[in-house]
Amino acid sequence: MNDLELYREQLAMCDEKLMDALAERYAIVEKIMAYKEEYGMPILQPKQEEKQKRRFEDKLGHNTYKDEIYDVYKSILLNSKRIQSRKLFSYNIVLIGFMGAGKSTVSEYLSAMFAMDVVEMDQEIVAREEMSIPDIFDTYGEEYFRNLETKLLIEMQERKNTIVSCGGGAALRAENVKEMKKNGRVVLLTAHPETILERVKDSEDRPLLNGNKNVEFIDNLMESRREKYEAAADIVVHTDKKDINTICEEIIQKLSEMDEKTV
Ligand SMILES: Nc1ncnc2c1ncn2[C@@H]1O[C@H](COP(=O)(O)OP(=O)(O)OP(=O)(O)O)[C@@H](O)[C@H]1O
Ligand SMILES: O=C(O)C1=C[C@@H](O)[C@@H](O)[C@H](O)C1
Ligand SMILES: [Mg+2]
Repeated sequence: MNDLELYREQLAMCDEKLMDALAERYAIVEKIMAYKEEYGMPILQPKQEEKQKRRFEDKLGHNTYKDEIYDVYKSILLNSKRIQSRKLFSYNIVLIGFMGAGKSTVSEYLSAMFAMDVVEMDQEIVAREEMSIPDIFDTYGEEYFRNLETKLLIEMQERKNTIVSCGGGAALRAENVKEMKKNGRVVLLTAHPETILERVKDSEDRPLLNGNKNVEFIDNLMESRREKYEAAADIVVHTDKKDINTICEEIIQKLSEMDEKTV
């Protein structure tokens, strides 16, 4: 065997070691999940993730291939998250609720924690139509917009393990709710009108609230929608005075309880 053949053989052996180490690593990830479940521990532990990363960085030190190794490490972590989320959620998570209830915030956080795809329905419709939502309403009417929502929700059935962040009015149409539930669990986020006002008061992005930024208006609109939101929901999570990690943990726990009941 010449030197080149020898190096190639060594390289192949390195790849095998990597393969074995990764398989071992991912099996440990599954064990950690099972342990947390058995002892009723929180699934989300962002501080632990940070600790693990710091430990890796310290160990990496000034390694010649620091950047390249770190790049691979990030991809390993991403895939760990995918393993967890596929195990936890074999369905789409469909977030509904009033403007400012936190649908986009929750989507972003869950997506970062579990490497899940997010579909922001409003954004997707705006991109496809190349028009803002108020312009779609003005030009074609609300019925046309609701039909686009229904079509998009039907498309979501080709996916799983995706977070669907709905427009504030999407769950008001019975047909939409039917489509959401075909392969999704519907999570209703709620907050008191005072909390909503506090969260949205500095933004001009919500046409329905512009010129109506007061508790009375929000309360009335919320009340008029409450029954439909609640009827659509598989689980309800109240978000007042809770931080994003607490809210997401509650969502995960309630979804898991639902799984236990349906087995
Ligand atoms: N739990 C929370 N605590 C404090 N602030 C929050 C919380 N959840 C969301 N917010 C803040 O409230 C604002 C509205 O949240 P977000 O955009 O996620 O709501 P939304 O339900 O997606 O609203 P919309 O229906 O208009 O899209 C944001 O500025 C966000 O940072
Ligand atoms: O609450 C609503 O009815 C709406 C909320 C937004 O997300 C948009 O989907 C649209 O402006 C309608
Ligand atoms: Mg949003």
